[in-house]
Amino acid sequence: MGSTKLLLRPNPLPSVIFSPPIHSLFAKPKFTAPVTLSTFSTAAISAASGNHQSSLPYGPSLFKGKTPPTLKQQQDQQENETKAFIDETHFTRIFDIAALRVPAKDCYALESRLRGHLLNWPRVRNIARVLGDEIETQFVKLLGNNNDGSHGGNEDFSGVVGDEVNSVLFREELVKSFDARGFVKFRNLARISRLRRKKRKEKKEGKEGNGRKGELYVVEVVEEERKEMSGLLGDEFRGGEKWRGSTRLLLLDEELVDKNVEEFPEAIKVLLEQDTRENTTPTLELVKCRLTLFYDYWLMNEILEALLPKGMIIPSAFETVGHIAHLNLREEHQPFKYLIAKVVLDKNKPKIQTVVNKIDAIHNDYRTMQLEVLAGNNSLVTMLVENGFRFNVDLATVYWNSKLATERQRLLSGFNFKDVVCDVFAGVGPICIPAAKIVKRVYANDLNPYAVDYLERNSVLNKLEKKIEVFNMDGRRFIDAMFASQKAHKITQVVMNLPNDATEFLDAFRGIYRDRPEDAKFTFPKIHLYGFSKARDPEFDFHERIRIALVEVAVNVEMRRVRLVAPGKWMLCASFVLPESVAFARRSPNM
Ligand SMILES: C[S@@+](CC[C@H](N)C(=O)[O-])C[C@H]1O[C@@H](n2cnc3c(N)ncnc32)[C@H](O)[C@@H]1O
Repeated sequence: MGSTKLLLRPNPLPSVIFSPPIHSLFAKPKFTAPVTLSTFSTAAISAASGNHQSSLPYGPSLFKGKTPPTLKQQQDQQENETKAFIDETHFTRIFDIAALRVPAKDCYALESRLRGHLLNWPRVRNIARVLGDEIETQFVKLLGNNNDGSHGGNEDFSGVVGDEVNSVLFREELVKSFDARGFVKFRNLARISRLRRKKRKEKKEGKEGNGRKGELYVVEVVEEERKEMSGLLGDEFRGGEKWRGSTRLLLLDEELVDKNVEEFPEAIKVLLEQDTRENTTPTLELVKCRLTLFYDYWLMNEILEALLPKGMIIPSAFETVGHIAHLNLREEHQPFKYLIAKVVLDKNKPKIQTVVNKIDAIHNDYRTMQLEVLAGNNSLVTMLVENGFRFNVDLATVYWNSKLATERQRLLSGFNFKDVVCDVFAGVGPICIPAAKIVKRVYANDLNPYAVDYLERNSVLNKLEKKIEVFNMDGRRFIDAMFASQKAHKITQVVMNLPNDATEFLDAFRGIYRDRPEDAKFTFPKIHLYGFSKARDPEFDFHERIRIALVEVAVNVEMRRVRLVAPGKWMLCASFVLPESVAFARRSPNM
């Protein structure tokens, strides 16, 4: 892992710059100077400083917004450092936005009224809460001013001096209305205000990450500016007291941040005018906010797009087997494999705990994959649920393919309670265990001793061990042994799921009943054989191979395409009843 030297920074090319100074709505903009990531080239910076941001589509993007100033310094220092992890702070983006502060009780009604003019960014609620927006009704009275403009000074309250409230008492009252998650009163203020031991330890070790683990974004009020509104609505506007009570912020369309109120959509202007007309103390207020999006906000593909070189295909899909994400990375991804895996892990926790990549095509007999662990814990032993059945698997030693779940369902739907099933290549039991729930009896076999071990465990795990008899032998010997025994006349279904080679095992059925007395009872089982074909007519090709293997001219075969496993390569399932002539055939001397 350590050999890969990578500068784990977001892709510098289409780079970051913040919008022009907010000159109209907000009197004293704090973030007027463009801030760029230090990794950006000079050319990229100058390109970005023009209309670059405006060319990006509406909504959040890692190529928009600005990075926190402190981060820029850190980046400068770390310019030539290489790291083997992703620095989450590099994905923090700050956006200046405008918001309308509204009474809490009206926020939902106003949200639907102004919906088209609100921020409407994915995963960001249009209604935001900030510290101090919740004020208890009784406290509003103490503040001496409420919605109807009346003064409600409370002489009994010792902190009130006339209409004013002592600032210490104000803070105390305020703090009581918050807790870490919501806005209920603190039960035990002292306990909550103390740093948790784990947090304290992290702080001591200086590894707070972006300091907001698990948080997608935060909204803060930066500045309140009412002059602009007076320009629009007359000098008398908001000359009086500020409205008191619980409030919420309605985040406005990002396009409105640098606009004069006069340029605002009619719907907002009408609302503001109406508010001024109807209330002595206006209840709506325009404020400037800072919306900070953290690493946890961005989706997997957004992070990867920013990290990987421009034009590279973003690996967005992976298979899951229990807690394991299984990537199939292309050659071009190899230098970035740890990065990609880390992002996959981060973005799919806690369900995914391990990220692996297939090193090589499957070559061995047991059909196990050579996997390398790229991120997370090293355990390849996992538990998964398929169609209501539980399976323990160890991807290091046994075969498993979740993509076949639907096919297995289809196959099982053809079985009934009278059936006796032989699963020649059973693996850890994804076919034979659910089959055991439906049919009379199951004989399950696999050559791989580890698979057989898990098969037995899984039978017990699903409480079906009494209906399954497990064998550990070569498939051909297993077929021989089954049909030579007394079990033979009861077997109605045979499953052969070893697509690469199963056809070559068909000769094992030739002459299985040749030594039986003529008056014996015979059942000719239905065989479900899986195979691959790259031919232009895969059905014809597979049919021909079956015919050759059985040495039989005409076989009535139901053929199905299961899935395309690679471009031009089909997995097929052929189902046919074992022909009588094959079962009674004389065996060739070399068998
Ligand atoms: C493609 S996997 C299918 C397993 C299972 N049916 C499933 O759907 O997950 C094929 C299985 O056949 C087993 N196998 C390979 N060669 C075999 C042989 N000669 N005799 C018996 N089993 C064999 C492998 O160990 C593997 O578990």
